[in-house]
Amino acid sequence: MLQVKHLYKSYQSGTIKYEVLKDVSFEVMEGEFVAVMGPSGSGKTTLLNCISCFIPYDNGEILLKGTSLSKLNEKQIAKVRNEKLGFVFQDFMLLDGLTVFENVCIPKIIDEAPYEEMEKKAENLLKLFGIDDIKDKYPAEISGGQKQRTAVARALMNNPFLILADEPTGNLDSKSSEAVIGAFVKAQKEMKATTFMVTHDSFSASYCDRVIVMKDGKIYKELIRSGSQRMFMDRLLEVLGAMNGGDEHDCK
Ligand SMILES: Nc1ncnc2c1ncn2[C@@H]1O[C@H](COP(=O)(O)OP(=O)(O)OP(=O)(O)O)[C@@H](O)[C@H]1O
Repeated sequence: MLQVKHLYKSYQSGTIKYEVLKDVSFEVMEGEFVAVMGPSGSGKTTLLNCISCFIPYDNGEILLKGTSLSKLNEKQIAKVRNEKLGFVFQDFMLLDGLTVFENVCIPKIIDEAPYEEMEKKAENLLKLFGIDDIKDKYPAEISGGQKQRTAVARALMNNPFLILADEPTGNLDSKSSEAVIGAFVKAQKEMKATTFMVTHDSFSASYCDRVIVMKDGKIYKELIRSGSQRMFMDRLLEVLGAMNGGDEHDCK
């Protein structure tokens, strides 16, 4: 589904060049739920922004279902962003003047889809995520967790190849986080959605199939879930703790 091959990205500040991604390679399979973790400044958001086509990269290749993103022109990139990618941001990015239902419909409105098709799809998603009872409310009238579940529904509206989530539980309490992660898990199980999520939250990451841990712009480790969610969370905490202490265990 997603292939990242030998990706390099640097930022220039005056005459100084900061290398932020250094030869990053990995794949995300269809239907997988994958998290990226790592210390602040390790390059997680930069990686996500490259995959999102928000920023260019220096070298390497990103392929979405076999299509190289660097070969697309601006019009094609806009089409990929609306039809092939779904986005979930830390601060929800809902439109305040639209209801929950209308926010969920945005990708199909852009697509100029027929109203009946849009309504049916939106109703199904709202039901799936347990927010159909608030569909006529405005963002200011609902909780953070409900806002984020609305954003997940919106991201799925066009059946994207891939959902890209940047700290989706970063602004939420633990109960709301659980509901939002539950929405991603439901999307995976019932819609075979593929999700790539940046997070600092080991609890959220412990629901993923795989966690890529980054350090200093490189992949430090990849952990595949085995055992219970609780056991996986303990393993993640152990790896992150060891990394911060500079003591590299093989925790695979
Ligand atoms: N537009 C930019 N210009 C210059 N440097 C940048 C820019 N964006 C990010 N950086 C730098 O690149 C490095 C990686 O940043 P990035 O945001 O990708 O890390 P991160 O792992 O997502 O961090 P965090 O967990 O704090 O969000 C940091 O040192 C950051 O200061």
